[in-house]
Amino acid sequence: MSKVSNIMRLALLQLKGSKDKTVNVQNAVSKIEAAVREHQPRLITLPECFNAPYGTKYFREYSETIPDGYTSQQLSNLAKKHQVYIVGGTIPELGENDAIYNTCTVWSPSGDLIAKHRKMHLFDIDVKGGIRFKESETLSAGNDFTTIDVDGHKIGIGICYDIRFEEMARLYRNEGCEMIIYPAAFNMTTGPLHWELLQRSRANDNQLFVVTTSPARDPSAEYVAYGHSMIVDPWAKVQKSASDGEETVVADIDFSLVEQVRQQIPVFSQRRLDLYATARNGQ
Ligand SMILES: NC(=O)CC(=O)C(=O)O
Repeated sequence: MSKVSNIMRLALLQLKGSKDKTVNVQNAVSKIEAAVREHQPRLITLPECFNAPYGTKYFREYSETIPDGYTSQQLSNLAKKHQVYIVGGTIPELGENDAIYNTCTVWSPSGDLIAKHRKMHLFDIDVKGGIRFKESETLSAGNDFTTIDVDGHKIGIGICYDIRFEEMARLYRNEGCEMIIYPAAFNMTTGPLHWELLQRSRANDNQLFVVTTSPARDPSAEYVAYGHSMIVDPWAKVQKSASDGEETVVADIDFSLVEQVRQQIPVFSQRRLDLYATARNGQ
C-alpha cells in the first residue's frame, strides 16, 4: 500500500486495572471514546493484560476466545464506530487445545481483526531480592511474527518481554518496519533498570519508532507495573513519555524521520554480513 501521509497521530492509553474484567474493559472503552473526541488519533494502543490482573494464577480464569469473546467484541465495535486502528494491548486468550496465550489483537477502522500476536518469549525470570515471575506456568508461547500495514507504514508487534530479544526487532526491520509497538508491563525491579534503555536500544539498532503502552502503576496490586508508556523516535530520542498514573499520551509520529536517520547514519548497508556469516562461534 502506498503511504497516505508521513504523519500519524497516536494515542497511548495507560490504564489502571482491577480484578473486575467488566470494569477494566469499560474503562478502556471510555478512555478510547475520550481520546477520539479530544484528539482524533489514527491509531490507539492499550496496555498489556488490560482486562485482567497480571499474574499466572489469573490468566485461565480471565481468558477469552478471539475474536468472539467479550473484550474482542468491544474493541471491534469501537474501531468501527470511530474509524480508528486499535492495537488492543493484550488479553489472556483461550486458544486451541485449551492452551492460554498472552495475545495482542489489532482492529482496523472497519472493525475487522487484522492481526493477532501471541507473546513469543514468555516472561520467566528470577531476580534475587527483586522479582520472580514464570509465565510458562500457565501460558503457552506464540510462534508467529506479526506485522500490520497502517496507511502504507509497516508496523511490527511484540509484547513486553519480546522487547528484550534483539533478533525479533531486527527481523521486523529486515521486513521493512518503520515502527514496533509493544504493549508491556514492566515492574518496579526491571522498569527502572531497563524500560527506557531497551526501547532506545531497539530504536537505535533498527532506526525505527518504538512504542510501548503500560498499565498505570497501582502500588496495592500483586504485580506493580512501572508505567511510563513511551514513544522513542528513530534517533533513539524519547519523543514522549507518561508518568506512572493513568494517562493518555498523544503524539504525532513523523515517519520521514525513519528515512532521515537511515540515510544519515547508513549502518544497515554497512554491515559486514560477509564476515558475520562465517563468525567463529557460529551464533
Ligand atoms: N512483563 C514482561 O513480560 C517483561 C518484563 O517485565 C521485563 O522484561 O522486565
